[in-house]
Amino acid sequence: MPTVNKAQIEEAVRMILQAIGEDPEREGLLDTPKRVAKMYEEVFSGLNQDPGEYFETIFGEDHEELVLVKDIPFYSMCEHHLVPFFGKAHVAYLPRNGKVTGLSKLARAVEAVAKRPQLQERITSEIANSIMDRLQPHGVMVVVEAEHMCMTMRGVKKPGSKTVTSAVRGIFVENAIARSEVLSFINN
Ligand SMILES: Nc1nc2c(ncn2[C@@H]2O[C@H](COP(=O)(O)OP(=O)(O)OP(=O)(O)O)[C@@H](O)[C@H]2O)c(=O)[nH]1
Ligand SMILES: [Zn+2]
Repeated sequence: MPTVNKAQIEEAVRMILQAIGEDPEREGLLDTPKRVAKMYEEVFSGLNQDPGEYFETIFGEDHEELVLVKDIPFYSMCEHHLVPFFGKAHVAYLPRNGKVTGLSKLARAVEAVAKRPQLQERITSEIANSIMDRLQPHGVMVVVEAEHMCMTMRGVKKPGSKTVTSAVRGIFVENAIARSEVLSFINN
């Protein structure tokens, strides 16, 4: 199912090109509105995806200990400036009642929430909430580290600066030892 109205994006991009004083009819720019529309369809494809749907794949595995998928690369679009921010997500959970999901599904959930106009904080909490809702684990911990192009190529211009956000749910909230175990694996 298409997530975006490509004809409308093409029209808008033509207008932006005109507004910056460019000629949308010059050869190099002729196909640009179409390319941008296709790109937006791709980078915003998460808008019609529910990250929780991936957690329908459940293995009744008797493992109630840590599962951590770390260094999941992602690209997203800052909702304030519509420029990229990108980095890595680390997703950990402690399964309960045999509700162990496929490892790739954790990465798919990251993709689904990243491919939207986003805030880093919201990416972090949406991943944690969808795992809590669907798998009802003992706890979830999500850590996201990212570089925001809106802080590096423009504005305050601080290339190399990184933003780290975390979302902590369930047992990880009260249990500092469980939290630090996850952090030590992430930083290893
Ligand atoms: N909390 C949060 N802020 C973000 C994120 N991405 C971008 N921002 C910030 O959003 C803010 C928008 O601030 P505004 O003052 O409305 O916009 P601006 O004039 O373009 O701000 P500057 O970037 O400071 O030039 C900036 O401080 C950005 O750094 C994010 O994922 N989370
Ligand atoms: Zn921004």
